[in-house]
Amino acid sequence: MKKVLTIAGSDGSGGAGIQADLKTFAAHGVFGLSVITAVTAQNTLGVQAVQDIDREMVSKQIEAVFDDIEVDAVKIGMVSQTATIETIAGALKKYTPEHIVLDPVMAAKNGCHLLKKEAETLLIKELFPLAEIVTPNIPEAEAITGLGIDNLQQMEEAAAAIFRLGARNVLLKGGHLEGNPTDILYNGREFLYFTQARIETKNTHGTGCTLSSAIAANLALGREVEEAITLAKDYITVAIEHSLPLGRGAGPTHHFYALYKKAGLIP
Ligand SMILES: Nc1ncnc2c1ncn2[C@@H]1O[C@H](COP(=O)(O)OP(=O)(O)OP(=O)(O)O)[C@@H](O)[C@H]1O
Ligand SMILES: Cc1ncc(CO)c(N)n1
Repeated sequence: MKKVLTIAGSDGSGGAGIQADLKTFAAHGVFGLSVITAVTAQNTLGVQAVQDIDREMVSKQIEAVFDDIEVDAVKIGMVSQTATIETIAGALKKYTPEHIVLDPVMAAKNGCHLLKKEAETLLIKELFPLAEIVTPNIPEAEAITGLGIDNLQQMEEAAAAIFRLGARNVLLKGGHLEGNPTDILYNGREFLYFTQARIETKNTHGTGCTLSSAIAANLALGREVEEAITLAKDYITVAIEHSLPLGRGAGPTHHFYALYKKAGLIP
């Protein structure tokens, strides 16, 4: 069985972060491992509080996993602060996993910062060059490049600018623009478009976490970058289509719809 590690923050409401990542891994038939960088007090309405895990504990968690288990792919989500980024970068340079997917998480949907402002530059400098794919959303790409993004042309320009910062593949997610969401992959040679009909729902909590984890799972399973993204998009689309109206805000997506349906657990 393939093993995939998520290095990310905990979302106790189960829609994003570590919880979304582990569900995504389980749904892909890969074994999920986790290293927790921060604990958030969070629900469908937003993030109420964040407590970082200190760098020694992040370091020990990573060592405990890699010193004992062969990891096929790593997904990095919320990294919170400079000390955590330095620790993760050092460890990944030491253990050199074959696949690294970096979701450069900066803020939650209610605007709460999940990455300290002073840590943004370090995230780019230390982690982008280690990543096989980075998956920014529109606000993250704007923060990273300083460019305004309102259309597909500007998305292409931003993806190319992020590629020049050292990532080997940039998947710029278009969920935040109006119309049918288009994600653009830039690999240094060409721009590839992944477009889906927009699903009308407010329950999109954790879509970015889920997409990057699904890409990591598919890379671990031996798929090439483009195919891994195509399959991950199919997965997130079904998960959004069957998302759950939990809580009073943006509810979570459904990770196991296809599996439950097949098992007869859903009529
Ligand atoms: N309403 C929607 N219908 C279909 N696909 C969507 C919808 N919203 C987002 N997506 C897709 O989901 C994926 C995640 O995109 P999005 O831009 O929402 O990421 P994100 O902002 O990082 O998510 P989050 O911060 O909630 O984890 C992308 O592939 C995007 O195209
Ligand atoms: C822990 C965590 N990671 C990432 C996100 C971004 O969706 C979130 N809301 N919470």
